[in-house]
Amino acid sequence: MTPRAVLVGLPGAGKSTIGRRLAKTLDVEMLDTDAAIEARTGRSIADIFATDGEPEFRRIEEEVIREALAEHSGVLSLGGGAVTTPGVRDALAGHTVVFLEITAAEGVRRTSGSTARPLLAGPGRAEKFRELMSQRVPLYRRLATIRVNTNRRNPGAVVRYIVSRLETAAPAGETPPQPVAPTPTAPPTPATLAARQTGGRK
Ligand SMILES: Nc1ncnc2c1ncn2[C@@H]1O[C@H](COP(=O)(O)OP(=O)(O)OP(=O)(O)O)[C@@H](O)[C@H]1O
Ligand SMILES: O=C(O)C1=C[C@@H](O)[C@@H](O)[C@H](O)C1
Ligand SMILES: [Mg+2]
Repeated sequence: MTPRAVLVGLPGAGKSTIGRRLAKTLDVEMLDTDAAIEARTGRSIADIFATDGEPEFRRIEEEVIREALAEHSGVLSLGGGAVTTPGVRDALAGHTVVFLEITAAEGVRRTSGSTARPLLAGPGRAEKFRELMSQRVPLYRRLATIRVNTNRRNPGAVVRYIVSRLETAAPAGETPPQPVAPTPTAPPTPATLAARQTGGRK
């Protein structure tokens, strides 16, 4: 079993919102690994960060993601920083990974109402967001098989775009069809000319 789509992106990009709506449209289950971590540990993410530290959070997160990639067949939405763990990046190979793109300004705006994001807590949120962006955007881009700009699309439009791309994209694990390049018409070499004249006999 493999997820139909794995959503990645910065905090506020819409992984939870789009994940729920995409799952509903595709009529499949949605699994948010942040919620799965809280359910498994019986603790909030903020508490795990504060008490045990980020490395321990990333360890649990990788475990939960590896299991979900093997067992979940619906839509999977990952925590914003999951891709910083090399083991998570390895585990994502061959999956349909959707990168929800967002600008810093819109990301800061969308995350302003919540205090539940430890890495954006406290003053200087815009600066912290830009820092996360510069570290992570190259990783999201490298992993993505589908990219969607969510800045000027409402959630419904984001979901419609992803569904249309899922219909045309190659199944996870297969190389997408490459555009057919015109066959180059190189001038014949002396050897081919000779072969033509002799009908291929030497
Ligand atoms: N395409 C969109 N257009 C406008 N607002 C959006 C869009 N997608 C999500 N939002 C809003 O942005 C906020 C953050 O969205 P959401 O919680 O889904 O992000 P997230 O990627 O799951 O964040 P986190 O990484 O912190 O879990 C919510 O208030 C949501 O309604
Ligand atoms: O951006 C991050 O590193 C995080 C994002 C959230 O989804 C949670 O996974 C956690 O707060 C860490
Ligand atoms: Mg979320």
